Amino acid sequence: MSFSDEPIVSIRNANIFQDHATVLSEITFDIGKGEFLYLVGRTGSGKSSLLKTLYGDLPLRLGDIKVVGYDIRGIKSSDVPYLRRKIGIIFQDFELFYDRSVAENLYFVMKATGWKEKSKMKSRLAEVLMRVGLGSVSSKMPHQLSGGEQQRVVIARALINEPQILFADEPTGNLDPEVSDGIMKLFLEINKSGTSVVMATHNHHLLQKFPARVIKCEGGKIKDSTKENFELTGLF
Ligand SMILES: Nc1ncnc2c1ncn2[C@@H]1O[C@H](COP(=O)(O)OP(=O)(O)OP(=O)(O)O)[C@@H](O)[C@H]1O
Repeated sequence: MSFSDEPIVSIRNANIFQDHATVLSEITFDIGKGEFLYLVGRTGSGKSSLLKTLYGDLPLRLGDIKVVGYDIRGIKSSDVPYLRRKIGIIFQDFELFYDRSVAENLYFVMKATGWKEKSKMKSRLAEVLMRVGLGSVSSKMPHQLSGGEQQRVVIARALINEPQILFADEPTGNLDPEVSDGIMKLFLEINKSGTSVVMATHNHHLLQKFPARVIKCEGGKIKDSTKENFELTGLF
């Protein structure tokens, strides 16, 4: 696959903090348009902190990060919603509203991101549910769906505004292997159509079955599988 010259994420000498502790220091790498990337490393190595910094949930104090054209260092809190409209975020624990139907969950995000016309919202709802392989679930409550189906709803929600990049933090963490494979294939399909995907995972099996670029967080630094001296052993 060829990527355009302009990266969708560029990270230069960035330090990632939690409170006053440095979690990752002096990290530098790019993510190309349409690229698929795994983020791996042991528990506490900084994967979530890095993702949170990329989507504007943790402040960046040192170094430079650009995500879909936004400078993350010093980004105004009033600009964060605009950044979030260009990206999609997916967590392990589904974070759906369990007292609202699937449609209401998705409409909630549409309204919050400026959608107004009922007919357009309705057709977008059908479109994204179809996209994630869910047909007639819009009137169901989340608890009426399996874990894999709920995760598909979350992915549909992340796709509503046609994001340029998806950040997924352990999206298969709570799912059994077969269902995980299905979710992974969905991410690959979405990626094939041009959306970049960054997936933090502990799932070694996925890396072996669906190989892609790997960024490993270790000892406060990152290692990149596209660079030299990268070992695929001891990743987790
Ligand atoms: N909200 C927080 N406040 C303070 N420190 C935190 C917070 N969240 C995480 N940390 C610390 O930051 C470091 C990196 O944690 P992080 O959650 O980024 O790791 P991770 O690689 O995503 O781990 P896991 O695989 O368990 O999700 C750890 O030392 C952790 O204890």
